[in-house]
Amino acid sequence: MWRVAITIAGLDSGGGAGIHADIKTFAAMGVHGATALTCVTAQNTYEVREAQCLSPQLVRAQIMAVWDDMGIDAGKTGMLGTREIIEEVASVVGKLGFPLVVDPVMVAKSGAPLISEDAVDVLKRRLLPVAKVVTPNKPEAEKLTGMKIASVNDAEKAAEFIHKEYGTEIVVVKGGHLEGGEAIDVVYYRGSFHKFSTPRLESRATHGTGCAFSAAIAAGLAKGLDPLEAIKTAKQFIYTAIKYGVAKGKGHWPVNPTAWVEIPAERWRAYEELRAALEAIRKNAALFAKAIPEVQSNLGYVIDPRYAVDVNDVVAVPGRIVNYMGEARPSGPPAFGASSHTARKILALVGKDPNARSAMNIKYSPELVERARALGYKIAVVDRRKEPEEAKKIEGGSMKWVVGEALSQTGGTAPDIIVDLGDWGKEPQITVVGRTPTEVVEKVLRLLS
Ligand SMILES: Nc1ncnc2c1ncn2[C@@H]1O[C@H](COP(=O)(O)OP(=O)(O)O)[C@@H](O)[C@H]1O
Ligand SMILES: Cc1ncc(COP(=O)(O)OP(=O)(O)O)c(N)n1
Repeated sequence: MWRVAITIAGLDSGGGAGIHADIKTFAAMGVHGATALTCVTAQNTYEVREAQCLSPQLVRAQIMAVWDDMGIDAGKTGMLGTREIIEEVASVVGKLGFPLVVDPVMVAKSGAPLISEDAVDVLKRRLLPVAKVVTPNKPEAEKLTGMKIASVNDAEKAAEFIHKEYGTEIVVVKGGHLEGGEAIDVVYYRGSFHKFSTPRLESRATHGTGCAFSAAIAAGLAKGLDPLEAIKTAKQFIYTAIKYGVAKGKGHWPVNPTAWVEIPAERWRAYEELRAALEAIRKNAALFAKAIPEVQSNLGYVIDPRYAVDVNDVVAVPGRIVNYMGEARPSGPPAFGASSHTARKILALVGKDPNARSAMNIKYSPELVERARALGYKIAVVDRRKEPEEAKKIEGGSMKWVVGEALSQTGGTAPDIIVDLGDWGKEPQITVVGRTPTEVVEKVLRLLS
C-alpha cells in the first residue's frame, strides 16, 4: 500500500538541504512525497544569499490540498522561517493529527539564520507540543534547553528536559556536532534512553544531514514502523547518505539520500550484465578456450565508480574462467569480491578513466597483438621488467603502475588492450578493457575470430 509523507519545509536552490533532500529521502524510502513549501532560499553549499517566505495561509492551503485528496500518513517540518508560519503549521497539524517529526532548523551549516529570533519561542510553545518526534542537533538542543551539551550524558539530560518541558513524545538529540569516533544520537522515549550510533565519517558531505535524517524518520512512521525502528533505520540511512555524498560545491557538499537505493540497484545491474557476458562466452566456449592463459582468465565489472570503494564492489567469477576439455567455462556464478587481481586492475583503471569499468585477461601472443592492430584497437604495451621496486612493495602498487604506464601511452584514457610482456615468473598476458563486460567479450571475440 502506498503511504504519503509530507515535508513542510524550505527550498534550497542548491538542492542539498530542504525539500530536495526530503523528497529524495521519501522516494528512496518508498513513500510518496508531498510538499508544503514555506520559504524559498537562494542558497548553495557555502552560503544563503536571499530568503523569502510564503504567507501562512498558502502553507496551510498546500497541506490541506494534500490532506483532502490523499490523506497524510506522517509529516516533517524543516525551515519554517517565521513565527506566523509556525503558528499556522501547529494549528493545522494539531487539527489533522498525523504524526509529525519536527527538525527545529535554526541555522544553516554555512552559518545563516533560517528562522527569525522571535519564532523560537513559538516553536517551543506551539509546535513542539503537537509533534511526535523532535530532532535537535547540539546547538538547537542548547537553544531549546538553555543547557550546555558536551557529552552523551548532557544530551540525555537535554532530551528528557525537552520532553518534560514541551511535551514532545520522542526527543532525538543528534550527535553530529559532538566529538568522538562515533556519531551517537540519544533518544528519550517513554521514560527510557536509547542510543543509536554509527562510526563518525570524515566527510565533507554534511549539508542536508538533519533534513534527510528527519525525513527518513517521517517516512518510517508513514510506513507504520515502531518509532525506535524508524529512528534506527534513519540512522543507517543518513550514514550511507553522508558516506556516498555528492562531491559537488565549494562548501559543505550535499548528502546523497538516493545512495540508499542506487547502490543495491547498481550492484544488481552489474551482476546481471556480467551474467549476460558470461553467457556469451559459454556460447563461444571453444573459441574462448584458446585464449585462456596458464593463470586462467577472469572477467570483472565494477559498479558505478561514484560508489566503488574496494574489491567488494567488483563483480567477477569465483575460481576464474577455465579451459575445461577445450571449452571456456566460468567456475561458478558471478560474485562480488570474487577476484583480487582482476578487481584491483579494474579499480586502478576506473580511478584514471571512469569509462574503463570492465576487463578480462587473456593469453598473450604476438599474433593477437597484430590482430588488435589490424582491427584498429588502441594498444598499450607495458614492460614489467621496468617496474620500480617501490611499486612492487606497496599493496596494489604493481597494478597501479601497470595501468599508469598503459594510460600514459594513450593520452590518459584507457586503451582497448594492455599488453603485459611479463617478467621472470610472470606470464605475459593481454588485458582487454571496455565500458561493460559485454563490450569486453565482443572485443575478445573480434580478436579471436
Ligand atoms: N560525520 C558524521 N558521521 C556520521 N554521522 C553523522 C555525521 N555528521 C552527522 N551525522 C549524523 O547525521 C544526523 C544529523 O545530525 P547533525 O549533523 O547533528 O544534524 P544537523 O544537520 O541538523 O546539524 C545524525 O544522525 C548524526 O548523528
Ligand atoms: C531550505 C533549507 N532548509 C534547511 C536547511 C538546514 O539543513 P540541515 O539539514 O540542517 O543541514 P545544514 O544546512 O545545517 O547542513 C537549509 N540549509 N536550507
